[in-house]
Amino acid sequence: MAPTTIPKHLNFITGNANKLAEVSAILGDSIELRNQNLDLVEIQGTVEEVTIDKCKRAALLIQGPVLVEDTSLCFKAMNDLPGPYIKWFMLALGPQNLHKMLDGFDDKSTQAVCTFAYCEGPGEEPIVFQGRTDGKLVATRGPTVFGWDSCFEYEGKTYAEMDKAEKNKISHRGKALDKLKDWLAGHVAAS
Ligand SMILES: O=c1nc[nH]c2c1ncn2[C@H]1C[C@H](O)[C@@H](COP(=O)(O)OP(=O)(O)OP(=O)(O)O)O1
Ligand SMILES: [Mg+2]
Repeated sequence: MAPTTIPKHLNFITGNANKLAEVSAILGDSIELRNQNLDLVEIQGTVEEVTIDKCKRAALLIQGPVLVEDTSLCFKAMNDLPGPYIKWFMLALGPQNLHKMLDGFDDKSTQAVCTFAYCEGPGEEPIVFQGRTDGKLVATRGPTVFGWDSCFEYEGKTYAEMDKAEKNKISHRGKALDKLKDWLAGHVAAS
């Protein structure tokens, strides 16, 4: 069920400073953004299951409204793995070696998926906002500042080769936040 009260601010629970910077830039002054860094257990499952579970855990810990986000990188040749487990592959391989995961495959098609979940508090059902961007996995090009940005190519450029505004316009995160912004706008108007 949709929440009945309008969120005056969003409490974005993340330990990832790069995510926070992008979310802050994309939301701009549409709503006040706050941040808390909680070490949340991430279960196994689909990206939606992982994000919803993360959201419920965060709401329980905070005892209030929370926004969380989980990012997946899905290789078509691997039937969408690593998906939500990309973090562990990134940690193990680094941006220099990530592309080697698809060395044995001709199809380098890769989808970046960003899934936000907002929940009003403990016991409330999270609402999900998802964005997907299609690209391909390539050998690292550009600065290795943020995760697999240098390994994900979209229309000839890796995310790392784009400036921030350019990435945010077409990114999985930008698309997911467009839906969140629409929801916030509709929500305010309807109240
Ligand atoms: O736009 C992105 N461009 C490049 N890399 C990215 C992006 N977005 C997330 N990433 C990386 C971070 C982590 O290695 C994995 C997602 O894992 P994920 O659990 O969602 O992130 P996290 O644990 O760093 O932060 P959080 O505290 O919000 O869970 O992909
Ligand atoms: Mg995480």
